[in-house]
Amino acid sequence: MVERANRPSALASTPALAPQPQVTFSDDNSRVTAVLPTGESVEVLLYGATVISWKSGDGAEKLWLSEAARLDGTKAVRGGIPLVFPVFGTVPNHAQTAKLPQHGFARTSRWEFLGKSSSESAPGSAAADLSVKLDFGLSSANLDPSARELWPFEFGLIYSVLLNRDSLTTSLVVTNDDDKPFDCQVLLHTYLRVKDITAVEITGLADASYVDKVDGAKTKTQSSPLTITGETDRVYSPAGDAAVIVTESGAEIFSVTRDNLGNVVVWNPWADKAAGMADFAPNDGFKNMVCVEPGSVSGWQTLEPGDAFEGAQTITLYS
Ligand SMILES: O=P(O)(O)OC[C@H]1O[C@@H](O)[C@H](O)[C@@H](O)[C@@H]1O
Repeated sequence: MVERANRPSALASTPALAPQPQVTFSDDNSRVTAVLPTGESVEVLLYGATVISWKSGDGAEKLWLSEAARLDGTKAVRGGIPLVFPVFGTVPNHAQTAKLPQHGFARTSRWEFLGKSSSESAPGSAAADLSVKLDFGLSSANLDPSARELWPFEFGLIYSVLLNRDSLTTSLVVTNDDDKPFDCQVLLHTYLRVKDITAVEITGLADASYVDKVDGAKTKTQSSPLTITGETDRVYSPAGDAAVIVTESGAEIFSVTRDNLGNVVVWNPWADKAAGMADFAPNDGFKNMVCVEPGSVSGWQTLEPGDAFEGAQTITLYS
């Protein structure tokens, strides 16, 4: 019998494998966090499937979150990326959604975490190529009965949050699981963090028509890059799907691209409105944020039984 120890060992002659770079991940039943090996991270609250943090590899936060935001599930989160569904604002003359609270119930419902997938299993993947996708679900079956009463349709929502080294993509799929059609609107209410709102310019909306909600809902046309110098609340309907670029002090900081979402809302409450919101802190926090919100809100998506609607945004960072 040949002694095992005397055999040439295949293992001994194989060079040690370099450890595979890994995505770090945690799920504490109220929020899900994922960190790429290069340091980029995303944090999603199950309440509203609200993205509450997105950091670049150097640890810099890219989203604005109010210091007074409630994260305990008692109020929609002020900051991050709340999800607006099935109504944008309130639409009292639209019978199906008239009873719903402002911006609907998706942002105030507890979502289910469906799972994660990452590119780390691909053979030979380098740390720099890694990405992670987190999936969340909400359906009429797990909706709070009070919300169900206000909008009595069978539906399914899948929300996916994809973190790459230099971008964040969030996409929503709505399905009609009912035997009758329903109307809906969706919006990704993204609070982008800036250093100084007075140094911000937003391009990519040139010639777009918009409804100016702070000027009697008049319809206007954007003639030059948008600067924010006071309360701003506009619903843009750009003709094409050009990226919206946010620059600060002349440097591009964010590019926001849309997939199948025809509107962009730009919102900044400015001093007085911010002071009037109990969950907006600090009071001068409006200087450090601008909401650029891709959505489908100027009309209705009417979904027939079995139909689905999908829309997405990708926010890319400039290095
Ligand atoms: O205070 P809420 O419900 O989060 O809404 C914030 C803002 O959301 C924006 O999308 C709307 O255009 C604004 O009119 C609204 O004020």
